[in-house]
Amino acid sequence: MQRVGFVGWRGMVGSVLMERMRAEGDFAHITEPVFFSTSQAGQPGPDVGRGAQPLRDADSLDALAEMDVILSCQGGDYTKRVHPQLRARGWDGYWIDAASALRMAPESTIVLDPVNREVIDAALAAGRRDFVGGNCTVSLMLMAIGGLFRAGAVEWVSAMTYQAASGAGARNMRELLAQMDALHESVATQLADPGSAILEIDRGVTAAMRDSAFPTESFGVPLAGSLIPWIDTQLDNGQSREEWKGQAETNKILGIDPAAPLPIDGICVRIGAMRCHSQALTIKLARDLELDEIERLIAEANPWARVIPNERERTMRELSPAAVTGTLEVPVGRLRKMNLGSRYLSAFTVGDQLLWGAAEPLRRMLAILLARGA
Ligand SMILES: NC(=O)C1=CN([C@@H]2O[C@H](COP(=O)(O)OP(=O)(O)OC[C@H]3O[C@@H](n4cnc5c(N)ncnc54)[C@H](OP(=O)(O)O)[C@@H]3O)[C@@H](O)[C@H]2O)C=CC1
Ligand SMILES: N[C@@H](CC(=O)OP(=O)(O)O)C(=O)O
Repeated sequence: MQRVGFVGWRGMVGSVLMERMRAEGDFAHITEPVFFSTSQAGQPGPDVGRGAQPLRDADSLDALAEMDVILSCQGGDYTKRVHPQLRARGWDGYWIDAASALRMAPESTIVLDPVNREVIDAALAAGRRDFVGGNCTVSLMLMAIGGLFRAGAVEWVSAMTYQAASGAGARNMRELLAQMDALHESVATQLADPGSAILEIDRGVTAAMRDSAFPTESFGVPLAGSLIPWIDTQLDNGQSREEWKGQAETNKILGIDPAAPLPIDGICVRIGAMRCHSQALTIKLARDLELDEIERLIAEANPWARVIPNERERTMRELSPAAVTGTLEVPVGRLRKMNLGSRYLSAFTVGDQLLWGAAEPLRRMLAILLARGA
């Protein structure tokens, strides 16, 4: 029992997962961890306390079928290629996945246990075998204001996002820094001279950004010094796919009847942060709650949501990607009733999209399986 196969463990999301599993001592609870690779089979795998074993071939169905649990951070193409074949040959192990490919499949469950442990437990009791991490913005929004949903206090949400480069992948993080470097380089001489004219510097930066030599292979357009108000593919209804996920995945995570969904919509925007997604939320409350009660519901929902008082100094210091990156904390601030009416609440939240947005829900799902003997 408990042979756990890891696929995609050396990628960006997979590396964060490995770090967290090591930090929490999770490998001690796995009888036999087995590491796979699509490109490095036979080479030494990581040593997680039992010596390094050779990597197995992640495209070998025979090798994969020996596992009780497979955890994949390899991406949607891999999932679409391998998962149906494994199931078709009768493999009935647990499949835990970071990719979006299986999320909305009727037989899979989106996992975010601090928010939907009951949904996960019901799925396990019903014999479900596919467990998928949610979209990063959705998971982070629910970690932030899950307490309001749980209390039935939400009529609808508009989420305007400020998403980090990491959501687009490791190459994009590098490109953001290369763009920053190119911008600085273009005006380095003028910057070194405190007497130089700022509008001259601005003209230089704009020219560099629009130059065909500006590094845009991954994003397609400048991000540093700019932003990109479109994430993921284009849908016929005018939404981006990232925006579509907001309502679709939130409702599935919360186990809401798809025939009467809780409306969620907004605009998803890529900005020049490294790995923290931020969101400005407008929440229509289902009933007129006092701010104290709202703050209590948010803070008590889970150990990671933290209310930041709506004060300038604390907001600037504690409610930013710079403050949150690399931590599991999900601060929620700018809480106030809006001019729109007493049932309209504003909120701003920040979270590390590689932790709660990707690796942590998977790590915890694996821990749930291991605790019940997989
Ligand atoms: N980026 C994100 O924010 C999120 C991503 N996801 C999902 O996770 C999937 C994986 O994303 P991400 O981790 O960013 O993907 P990466 O591109 O970082 O890694 C994917 C795979 O690429 C291979 N690879 C090739 N060269 C290298 C290298 N130099 N270093 C490390 N790995 C290398 C590895 O597989 P091998 O060993 O087989 O060669 C690795 O597992 C995504 O496709 C998406 O479905 C989900 C939520 C958020
Ligand atoms: N699309 C997200 C990252 C991501 O991988 O999302 P998903 O797991 O839903 O494909 C972003 O760009 O920030």
